[in-house]
Amino acid sequence: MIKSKRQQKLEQKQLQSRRTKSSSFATKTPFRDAERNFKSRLPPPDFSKVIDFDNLENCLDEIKDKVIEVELTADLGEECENLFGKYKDGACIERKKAYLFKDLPDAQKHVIKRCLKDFTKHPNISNLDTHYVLPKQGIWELYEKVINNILDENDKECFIPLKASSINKNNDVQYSDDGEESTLITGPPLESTKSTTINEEKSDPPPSSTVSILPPSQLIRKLRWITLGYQYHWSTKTYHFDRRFEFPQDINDLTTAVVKAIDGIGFPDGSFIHKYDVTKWKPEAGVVNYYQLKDNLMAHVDRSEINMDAPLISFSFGHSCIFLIGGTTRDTPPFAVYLRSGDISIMCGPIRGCFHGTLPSYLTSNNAEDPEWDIYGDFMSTTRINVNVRQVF
Ligand SMILES: O=C(O)CCC(=O)C(=O)O
Ligand SMILES: [Fe+2]
Repeated sequence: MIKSKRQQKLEQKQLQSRRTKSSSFATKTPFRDAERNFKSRLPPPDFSKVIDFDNLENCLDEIKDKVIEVELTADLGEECENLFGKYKDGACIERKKAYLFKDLPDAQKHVIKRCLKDFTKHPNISNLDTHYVLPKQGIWELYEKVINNILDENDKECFIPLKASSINKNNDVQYSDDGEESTLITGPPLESTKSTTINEEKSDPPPSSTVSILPPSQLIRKLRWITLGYQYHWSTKTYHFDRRFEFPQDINDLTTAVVKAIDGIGFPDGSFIHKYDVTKWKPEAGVVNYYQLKDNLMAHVDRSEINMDAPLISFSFGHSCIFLIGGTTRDTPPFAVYLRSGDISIMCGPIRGCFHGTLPSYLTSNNAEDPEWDIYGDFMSTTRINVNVRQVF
């Protein structure tokens, strides 16, 4: 049978489309399916199986059956009074379970302020540093001056120059400056990372020549992460062992209290008991993630640390998210959990090496009225902050 050119073209197109479909089927995993569900706009995501610690009694039985309530070994309020608040009658039970500084908004505000105002300053490195020459006072203080009308965005002081040089025209790094959602993808480290790359010189990523000059009020919304302690080299997924800044004492105290509180917790049948001697705990590196409403963090495992026995401790502030936590491959269907402001997630034991990621949850955060808090509250009304802390050695 002789086929017309048009027919041949159509058949080729159909074949191509079948090939694409089958190759995307090859990358289809239960983890990807879950990500797709929560990213979907039409049809809307199915939230029916999300574990909601604020509303556990109304969760499906199959969800409730997967959750074990554990008693913490220490009371966080007693361990770290300035951040978890003073011990109050009745509050003890709350803090001895998995629900932590929920009713202590001042403690949350303290950490949020630190993340926005202090940790965004040099020497800590942020995603913006790759592309912009950030001001000494830090991007947040400049933004505050604009919002408080101390500075006009046309003022010279508000001009944040680009780092891009003409040498680099064809060597763009991935950076979204189009106001759309951005995805930070972290994955397994390169092979034999631990032994070979400790002392290697690690070059900084080149600035992009396509990002635009932006006023502080827009640039602050592009802030995606900063690193604390040992700075992280994202492209090799290893630490800069020669670039280490002092780790903030308050975050150190917060995590130390958590490490103490979780020592000895585990499954009632004894099949897993978490043990980590608090005197060995050294918070050496941290990532502060700043998520705008549609941002997500794709499935990854954090395995850049030489010490994988120490827990990874992670705090959520502001907007809630869906946290997916699966197994050691993407083939394990993940659990989905709401993380709300004040929640602490801990990855320890067998979970430390598991795939996880975050997706927007479309739940709002609650912001108390407080004039001192205005600018922060406004920013946090579209933001989620995550502070995660690791021991490297
Ligand atoms: O945002 C979160 O809760 C998780 C962040 C995370 O997994 C990471 O930075 O490695
Ligand atoms: Fe992670």
